[in-house]
Amino acid sequence: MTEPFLKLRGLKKSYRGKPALRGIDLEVRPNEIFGLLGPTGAGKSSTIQATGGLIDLEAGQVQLQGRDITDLDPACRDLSIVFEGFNLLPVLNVYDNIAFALRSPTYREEEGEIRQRVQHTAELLRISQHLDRDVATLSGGEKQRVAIARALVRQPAMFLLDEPLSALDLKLREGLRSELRHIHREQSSTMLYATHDYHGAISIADRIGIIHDGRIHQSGTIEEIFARPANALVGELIGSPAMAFFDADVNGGEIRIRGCEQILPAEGYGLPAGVSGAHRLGVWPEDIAIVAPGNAGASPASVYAVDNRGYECAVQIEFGGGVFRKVLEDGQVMQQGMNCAFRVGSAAGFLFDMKSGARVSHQQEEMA
Ligand SMILES: Nc1ncnc2c1ncn2[C@@H]1O[C@H](COP(=O)(O)OP(=O)(O)OP(=O)(O)O)[C@@H](O)[C@H]1O
Repeated sequence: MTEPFLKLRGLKKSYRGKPALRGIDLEVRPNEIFGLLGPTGAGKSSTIQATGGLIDLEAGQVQLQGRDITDLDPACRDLSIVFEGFNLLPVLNVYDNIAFALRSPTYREEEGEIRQRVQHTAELLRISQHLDRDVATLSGGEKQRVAIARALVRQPAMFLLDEPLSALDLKLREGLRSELRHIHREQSSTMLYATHDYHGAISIADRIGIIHDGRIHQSGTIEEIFARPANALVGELIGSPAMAFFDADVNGGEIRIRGCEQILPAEGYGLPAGVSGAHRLGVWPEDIAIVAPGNAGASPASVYAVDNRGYECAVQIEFGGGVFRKVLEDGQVMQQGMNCAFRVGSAAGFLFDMKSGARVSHQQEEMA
């Protein structure tokens, strides 16, 4: 097992007595892009800032390449940070903004070397034609390229990116995301990439950490997380649409979904002996089939809303026990208000504890 490039252990931070980081544990491997995915207020920026040394921690340790850097000055950490708000210097033109990091007391380089590195980085980010422009005259997308160039030019040990693309429109975001991946491949750099954008995270990251309320709930490849979500919250935060949840009762080898006619065999759920009673059943929408009303073994439902996105169509399905969202299969057409039925794939889904949300199913294989 390779040693982690960045290791965060038990990071704790409160602002005015309110905990923002409650013990962040995270490992980023060498040369990977690690996506830190979580909703607003989850603690993404605080994690990035703690790693970069921009905030004081109450507890925990930051290790970079096996070295404890927790108390090291930010300028000595060999990390580059890209923020959402660009952080460009308005009085300098594009060239000098990019060169700025190389002229600091810590990284003072020869002007010839600076020119070569600025020009190479500008080419990588396709901003060579803007080098003599005032940054105030640039568009948002161009500004973000300059901000990324400024971080890249230093060739640090690692990049920390805090929502670097969220101020851009969809097309620019997609373009810059693939350029970041290209740069990452070319320079074999290690990146910690914080975002609230699920699609953005899975399209750029090699592995993902799900953060919520100051804790990392699960880390792994997106496939690993889908295959075994650690808890119900993870199911709520990933997927498109996210996991569908049902109130379910486990009894005598059967799982009964409240408000549904379908009964699922508990076999295949890997439940420890003695598990019974009320649980949350979480099912990825891809494992739920929408069928015609009256279909044998399916539960009656109706189409509450239709969201036609052109390339796909998502529907919100309402039934006696609640609602869930799902992208329709190719060729399937549904209208708002229509009656339908649905069937959960047998042995598809996960059972979660009602109170803690922890996954109680699929335990046996993990103990084996
Ligand atoms: N300087 C601060 N003063 C007071 N509270 C803060 C400060 N910085 C962050 N917080 C609070 O700490 C919690 C975590 O904030 P943080 O910015 O790390 O989350 P985030 O996941 O990056 O959110 P966002 O996606 O909205 O930027 C939030 O509740 C936030 O309001």
